[in-house]
Amino acid sequence: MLTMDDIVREGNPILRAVASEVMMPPTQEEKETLKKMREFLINSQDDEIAEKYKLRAGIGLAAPQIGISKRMIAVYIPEEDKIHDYTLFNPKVISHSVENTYLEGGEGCLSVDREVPGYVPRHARVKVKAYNIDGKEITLKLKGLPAIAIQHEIDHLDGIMFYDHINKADPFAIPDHCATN
Ligand SMILES: O=C(O)C[C@@H](Cc1ccccc1)[C@H](O)SCc1ccccc1
Ligand code: NI
Repeated sequence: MLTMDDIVREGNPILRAVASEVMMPPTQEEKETLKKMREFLINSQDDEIAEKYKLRAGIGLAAPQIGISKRMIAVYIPEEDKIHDYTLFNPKVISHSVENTYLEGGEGCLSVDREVPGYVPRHARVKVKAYNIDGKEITLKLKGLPAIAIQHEIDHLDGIMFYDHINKADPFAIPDHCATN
């Protein structure tokens, strides 16, 4: 199983590289890696396992974060009515809302061992094309936390960290095109 020892931390150049497309169909090894990334997220959200193995809770993970510069991500977000459970190859935002959003508490990252305060502007809604674990092309329409998470993970595939998006002059300035609550 993956633990925090497998998570690459900021400063490692792999987090600033553009990851390589995965040839379809994926190899058995690539499928296994994606399954391990999903398992890490599920484990990190289980209080007993997370405590036992000192895992930081995560709802998303990108392959560069475990030292693999390939375009592979996992997102696992349990909600009331459904679990957003995505293991994807070559994810790409193909369209998005004009409206933006952000998390009031800002964002964190398993690869960043420090707090970086400030609002991270994200598209409120995204349409994502990707390949599922069997290499089948799929399209996802996401909003809310799943939309934010998938944008955070796709950024990792392009060497972008969440704090790159924070307004340096005024970290808590409300981003443009955000709906008023
Ligand atoms: O480092 C990662 O990529 C995992 C991030 C993903 C993420 C960060 C901010 C917003 C959305 C996704 C974190 O592990 S997830 C930690 C977390 C848990 C619950 C809600 C928000 C963030
Ligand atoms: Ni991250």
